[in-house]
Amino acid sequence: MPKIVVLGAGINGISTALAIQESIPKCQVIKQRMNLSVCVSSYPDVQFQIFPVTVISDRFSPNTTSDVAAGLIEPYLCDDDVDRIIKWTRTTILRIQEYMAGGHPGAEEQSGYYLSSVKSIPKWLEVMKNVHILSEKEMKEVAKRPEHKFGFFYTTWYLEPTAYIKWETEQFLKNGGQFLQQKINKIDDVSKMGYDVIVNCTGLGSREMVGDKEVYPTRGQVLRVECPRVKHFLIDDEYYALLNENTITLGGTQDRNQWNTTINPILSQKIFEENCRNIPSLRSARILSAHVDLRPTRGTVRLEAEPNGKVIHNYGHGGSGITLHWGCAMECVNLVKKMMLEEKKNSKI
Ligand SMILES: Cc1cc2nc3c(=O)[nH]c(=O)nc-3n(C[C@H](O)[C@H](O)[C@H](O)COP(=O)(O)OP(=O)(O)OC[C@H]3O[C@@H](n4cnc5c(N)ncnc54)[C@H](O)[C@@H]3O)c2cc1C
Ligand SMILES: NC(=O)C[C@@H](N)C(=O)O
Repeated sequence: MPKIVVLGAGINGISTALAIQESIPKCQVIKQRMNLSVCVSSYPDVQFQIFPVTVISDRFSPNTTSDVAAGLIEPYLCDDDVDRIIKWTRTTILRIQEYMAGGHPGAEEQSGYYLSSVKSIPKWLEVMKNVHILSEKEMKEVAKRPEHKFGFFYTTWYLEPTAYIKWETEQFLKNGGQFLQQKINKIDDVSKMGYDVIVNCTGLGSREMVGDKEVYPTRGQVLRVECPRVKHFLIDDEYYALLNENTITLGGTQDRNQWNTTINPILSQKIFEENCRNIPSLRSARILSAHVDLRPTRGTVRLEAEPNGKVIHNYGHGGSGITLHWGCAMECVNLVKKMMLEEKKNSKI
């Protein structure tokens, strides 16, 4: 039975670990016991076996970058190939709809406005619902600033990371998954622990752990506020007010190569004021908390298996880790299956 380990317990680590458990055949090729060379799932008396997956991480939810995320399903600060992004986003949306169908907390559709100074229709809009490009007359009604020249209305989703990761963690443990709290200094240290497949989902941590200087931080500061009157999200070129289950996340900072995670109170005030300018009803909001974290930004998401090795990478999702998570997790599963097949072929030689 191959031993699989996933490094990292943010949304990408937990989702990838669960996807491996759920997607690799829930049985084992048991040649030595039943002298068979096919999966024995059709033999009712055989005990189903789920691959033992371990997650190693130094921090767990609610103390990961994923937990700070607003949970908006929309590509952002991710310069990857747009068709790959759309493919992953579509898979994530199907997963969210399944999760919502189960009545689980922290996920729902949300509708609102994207107002911009430039006339451009992002390709990812094709995965959204109820898309309506605003007419000049409609723009005049919704614009709150002279730079709001162009915009559209659409429906997307929110997926609150902390609630979702909690649910995923419960499934993972039910499947026999294990957790280990440990900081990994170098990924080679894990190779010596006897794992057959290592999946790296350490986000910004890969900069040191793998030595990948292409992944860098983009600092983001947000406020969580309570304002039940606000029923639509509003995103413009700089600021955003995004709906969550019972709160609204106000944001919009993106400072590249900034490592400082201390909350800047002046910036919090500016985020609040600028969002009140976009949505005046926010004036009555109750400010609950402020948060800062570092988006693991990279030219492209690194989602690949190291050649002739046992390491698979899944990190560098920028401002889109929630949006892309299940699409990337399922692509990782295919890489794990391929690696295990190659391993089996080699072991026969
Ligand atoms: C303010 C803000 C708002 C955001 N809003 C959204 C949004 O609305 N929608 C969206 O899609 N995305 C959003 N994002 C981006 C999203 O949060 C990230 O893309 C996502 O969290 C990345 O997930 P991850 O699991 O790859 O990394 P992380 O959540 O950073 O998890 C990495 C894990 O690896 C572990 N780790 C790291 N290094 C080591 C090591 N050496 N040894 C052991 N463990 C290690 C960490 O402890 C952690 O558990 C936002 C980000 C910020 C900062
Ligand atoms: N507008 C957004 O999508 C914001 C969010 N993805 C962030 O990284 O801040």
